[in-house]
Amino acid sequence: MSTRIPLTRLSHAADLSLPEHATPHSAGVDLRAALPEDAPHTLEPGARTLVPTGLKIALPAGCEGQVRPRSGLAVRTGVTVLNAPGTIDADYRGEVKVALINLGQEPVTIERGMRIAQLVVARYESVDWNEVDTLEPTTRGTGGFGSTGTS
Ligand SMILES: O=c1ccn([C@H]2C[C@H](O)[C@@H](COP(=O)(O)OP(=O)(O)OP(=O)(O)O)O2)c(=O)[nH]1
Ligand SMILES: [Mg+2]
Repeated sequence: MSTRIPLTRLSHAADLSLPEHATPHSAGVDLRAALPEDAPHTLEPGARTLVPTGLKIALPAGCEGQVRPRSGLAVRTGVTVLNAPGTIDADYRGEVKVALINLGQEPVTIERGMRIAQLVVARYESVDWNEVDTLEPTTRGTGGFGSTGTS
């Protein structure tokens, strides 16, 4: 039960393996850095960068791609996705890129082929607005931001 998604690989990703589900029920597929072999990128603490994946995809209408951090990389190094979750629109035909930031205290080197993030494809609802005078009441009402207590 999977969705076939058209993909093209740019020349700088030609020898990189395609993103795959690491286990049968992994939600995401890992995205690899398509940086030049001889030009790894060192992220100093607090620095951010946009990393190419060398991939272009055509998601079906009604789907989006979510670019999410990898927990292992985040916990080990402090490198995470700056705009998490990044949004890949179904009508985007450019290269998928990953905005990374180093929230750790040590420099981290991003090398070609490194798995830097994961892409989750999800369905979304298109919306249009129905402006009304009053909204249907609910038990929660206007309570939020901790209104139900902390334990
Ligand atoms: O992590 C990301 C986020 C976005 N994109 C690409 C695909 C997406 O469809 C497009 C626009 O993203 P978004 O809407 O988040 O950016 P924006 O700043 O609102 O740009 P735009 O005005 O082009 O929508 O950029 C990526 O490759 N990686
Ligand atoms: Mg936008």
